[in-house]
Amino acid sequence: MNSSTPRPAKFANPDFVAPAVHAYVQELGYKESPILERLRLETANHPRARMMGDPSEAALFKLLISAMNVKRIVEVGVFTGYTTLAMALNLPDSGTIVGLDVSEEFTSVGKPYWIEAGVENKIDLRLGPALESLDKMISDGEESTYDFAFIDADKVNYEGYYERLIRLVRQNGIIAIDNVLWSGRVVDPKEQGDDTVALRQINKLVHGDVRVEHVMLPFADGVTLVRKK
Ligand SMILES: C[S@@+](CC[C@H](N)C(=O)[O-])C[C@H]1O[C@@H](n2cnc3c(N)ncnc32)[C@H](O)[C@@H]1O
Repeated sequence: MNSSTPRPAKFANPDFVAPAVHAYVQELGYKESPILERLRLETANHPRARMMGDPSEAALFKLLISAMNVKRIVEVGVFTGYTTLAMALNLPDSGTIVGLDVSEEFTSVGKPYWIEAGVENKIDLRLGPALESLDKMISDGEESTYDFAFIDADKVNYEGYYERLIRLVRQNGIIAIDNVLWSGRVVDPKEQGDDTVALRQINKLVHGDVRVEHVMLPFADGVTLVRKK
């Protein structure tokens, strides 16, 4: 697809955005490089395709990474590595993204694209439960050494990820939290599933957290940006 061809509206329209507005944002809201587009299209055929992040949030992170001169990133939840690749593309050569996931199968989809883009040396993929990997990073003395973190794995552990990342991210670093609106289920009292309850809990925790400044963005599936004071 060349840059003048409208991008197909491939992302589920969240209930809180009018369909025409969603299509408009998909068309004009950001640019996607050809390699990211190819990885997205391959991921679209994956049985768990819905787990991939919205390209608009990947575009937001890319922009922040360049604007903030980010060098060290932690991503909790890699899947097929779309957001990983997007962020790695804007890291300087000396930059690192530690990607945490439990699945060799999911993450192996992205690896050929990381290699083709020449960013594989910047991506430090660690397979295993992310809580354990984050604890190891803390015990290895990495507190306050990361500039940017993205939480996008199992929702029931979001609070555990957040508390560990508050320690790992430096002052004025950013923690981005995905799916905070959960297709609007967070405001539906009938929705009492574990994931929904966990997301309501992290949203309240962040809102009351004096250690941070935050803003919840009602785009994609809801993304909260948290700045460590
Ligand atoms: C929503 S997907 C990540 C999507 C990715 N950030 C993107 O935007 O394309 C969630 C990922 O979290 C991983 N995951 C689930 N539980 C985990 C755990 N306890 N530790 C580490 N990764 C986990 C899954 O294997 C899955 O790949």
